[in-house]
Amino acid sequence: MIHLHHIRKQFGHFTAVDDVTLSIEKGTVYGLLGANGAGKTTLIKIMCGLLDPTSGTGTIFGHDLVRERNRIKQSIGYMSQKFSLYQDLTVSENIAFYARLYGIEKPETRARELSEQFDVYTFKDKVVYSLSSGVRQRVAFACALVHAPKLLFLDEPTSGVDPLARRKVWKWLYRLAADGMSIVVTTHYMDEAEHCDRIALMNAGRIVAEGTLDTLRKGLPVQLHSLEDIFVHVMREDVNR
Ligand SMILES: Nc1ncnc2c1ncn2[C@@H]1O[C@H](COP(=O)(O)OP(=O)(O)OP(=O)(O)O)[C@@H](O)[C@H]1O
Repeated sequence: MIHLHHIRKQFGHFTAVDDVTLSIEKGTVYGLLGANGAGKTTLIKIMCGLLDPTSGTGTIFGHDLVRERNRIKQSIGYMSQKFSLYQDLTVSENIAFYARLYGIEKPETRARELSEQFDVYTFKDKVVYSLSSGVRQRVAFACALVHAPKLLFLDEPTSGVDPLARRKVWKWLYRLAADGMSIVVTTHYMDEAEHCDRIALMNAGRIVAEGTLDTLRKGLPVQLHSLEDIFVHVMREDVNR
């Protein structure tokens, strides 16, 4: 479904994504894990067609990452770290706005459906800036899913929300995945990444380890159980290379 070959992104002389080659299969919940500045957001933005790679090639659903980005955009949803909501619009207006952008026939009906699905219907007439970050996050979720994408990119969907809200988000993600959606998610939380089908560990723009939690464990010369220990080990090895 996603195939990236030697993707590189430079900002001036700085390399934010460095020679990333990666394949993600359909139906996977795929975690990108890395420290601040590792290049996760840049990589997601390249996959979403929001940034051009400096070099390298890639396809999503068989479409070229750069030349066919408009075709790709119809099949993907993206929730950025900043949630990209219109602060002065209500919950319903935000969702309906995104529905119109995607040419959905009955935007208000779709807004109602999604606000019920993501437990924000009671806030439907509230302007977004008056809401808690947990509710805003759920509205952003609804907006990203307004056109029923086959592939969803989430950039730190749970940062700044409480543990209960985090758990709820992951419940939804599993449900969406069970219904056939593929999901690429960045997170800082090890416990969340542990629940992904596959995980890529990123450092300084590169993928330094990739696989299921089990294959990551087996790939190490030492016996480590938790993803946190694996992460620390892999990062140390990479720094000392
Ligand atoms: N437009 C830009 N111009 C210059 N440098 C940039 C730009 N966007 C990102 N960078 C740099 O590229 C590096 C990778 O940034 P990126 O946001 O992809 O990392 P990240 O892994 O998502 O980090 P975080 O977890 O903090 O969001 C950082 O050093 C960042 O400062």
